Amino acid sequence: MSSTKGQVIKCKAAVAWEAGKDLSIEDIEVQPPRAGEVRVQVKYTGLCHTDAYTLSGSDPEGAFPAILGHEGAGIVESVGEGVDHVKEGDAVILLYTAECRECKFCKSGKTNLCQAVRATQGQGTMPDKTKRFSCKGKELYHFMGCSTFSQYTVVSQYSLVGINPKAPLDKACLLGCGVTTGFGAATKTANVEKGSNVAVFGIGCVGLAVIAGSVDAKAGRIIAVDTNDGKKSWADKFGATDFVNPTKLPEGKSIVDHLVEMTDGGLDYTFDCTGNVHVMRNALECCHKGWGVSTVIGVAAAGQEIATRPFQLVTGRKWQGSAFGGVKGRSELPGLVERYLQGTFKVDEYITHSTTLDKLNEGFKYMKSGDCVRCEYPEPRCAHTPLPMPAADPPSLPPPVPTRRASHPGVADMS
Ligand SMILES: NC(=O)C1=CN([C@@H]2O[C@H](COP(=O)(O)OP(=O)(O)OC[C@H]3O[C@@H](n4cnc5c(N)ncnc54)[C@H](OP(=O)(O)O)[C@@H]3O)[C@@H](O)[C@H]2O)C=CC1
Ligand SMILES: N[C@@H](CCC(=O)N[C@@H](CSC=O)C(=O)NCC(=O)O)C(=O)O
Ligand SMILES: [Zn+2]
Ligand SMILES: [Zn+2]
Repeated sequence: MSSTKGQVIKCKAAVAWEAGKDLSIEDIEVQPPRAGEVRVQVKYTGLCHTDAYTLSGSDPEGAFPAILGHEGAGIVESVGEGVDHVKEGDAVILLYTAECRECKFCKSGKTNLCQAVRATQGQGTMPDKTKRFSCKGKELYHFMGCSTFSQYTVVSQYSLVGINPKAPLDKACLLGCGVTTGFGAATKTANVEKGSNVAVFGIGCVGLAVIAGSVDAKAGRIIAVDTNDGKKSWADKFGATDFVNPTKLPEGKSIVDHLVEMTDGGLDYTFDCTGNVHVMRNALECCHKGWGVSTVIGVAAAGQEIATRPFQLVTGRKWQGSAFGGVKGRSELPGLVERYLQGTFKVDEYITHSTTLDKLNEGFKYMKSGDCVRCEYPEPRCAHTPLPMPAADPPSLPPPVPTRRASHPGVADMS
């Protein structure tokens, strides 16, 4: 039994007190897990564009004050009553797309969008509608069922998956969102076929993972589209065959016309990885008449809407979306971890920057300013920031855990 089991744990967390403001490093209290819940010591977290989106105030589900972060890996500290698929000491990845295996959605065989905890997750609470975090006497909202910007978090038993303990958690955490999302969008949601032509709009972590998935599916041509020429070398490294900067086309030529010309009538598969609704439209309209499929992955701000002429759909193009790459976390992530350990699935390659918990705000600044793409090693995932943090300080005062630092750039060390 862990020395902290059943006790309130005091630890450090990056608190988002209000939208549009920097995160604040605070001492917080984390309640023990209740029935069906698990308390996890977060070892590493990535910083995803979606965290910045919610922090900006654009997320209709954004609730403050909150602990953001949803791309984390750690070790189970304790489990609540009735939890039987993970135990204390297990290595886990947190899942913002839960998998209960019992709800209508899980049983449908048609979607990964488990609804067991989704409603309360969107309200920033645990499934019983209460919260487990507090700071300075105020309760803090949970985020995406994960809240990884804390040294300890509490999640539903459906919102985490045990993985091979041999997997380095500083890499495995990326499977909690960006890498899995892009890879799954290509290989599962779109089911890219051998020899098909693919265009990927937005070459960040998600877009690179779409390229990786398309390579895995043995696509023919993989065209990377990004407004930043610095992303070309990244696209090349991941297996893109072409790079197009839509801001540098001959005058009067649209990106849609250009891509349609390049591919003798249009793409078989396209992906939006920007969150820009105009890009989403272009991604649909450059699809091949009769069969092209465009997959929306990017998250657009509240109030934004997509538009096209219905004729685009009437003439056989399909528009669809993908959440977490269509991947069922508990069933499928362990397999991706094994592939990573066997060397047939890229993860390390996405990681370029690191930071510490107390400098987490810098990661957000990289994302917004684009500073990272001007670095010597352009950064596709500026915000994947390993954050070395001070050790947790449980009330029973066990010996302090030494502070440690991520051994490589790109993921936040939370321990
Ligand atoms: N559906 C899902 O399950 C998930 C969705 N997401 C969403 O996916 C999107 C991508 O995430 P992530 O990879 O982390 O984001 P990044 O910001 O790292 O990548 C987006 C890329 O798109 C580029 N870009 C911006 N505008 C354009 C444009 N008009 N045309 C082409 N490229 C453009 C950016 O360039 P520059 O560097 O110059 O800004 C950047 O390289 C986000 O909206 C995120 O919220 C993320 C995870 C899961
Ligand atoms: N709260 C947001 C939802 C934004 C969104 O679409 N989230 C993605 C994951 S983004 C990860 O980085 C997703 O999986 N959505 C499915 C879901 O069930 O939330 C909003 O309302 O805009
Ligand atoms: Zn994410
Ligand atoms: Zn379910």
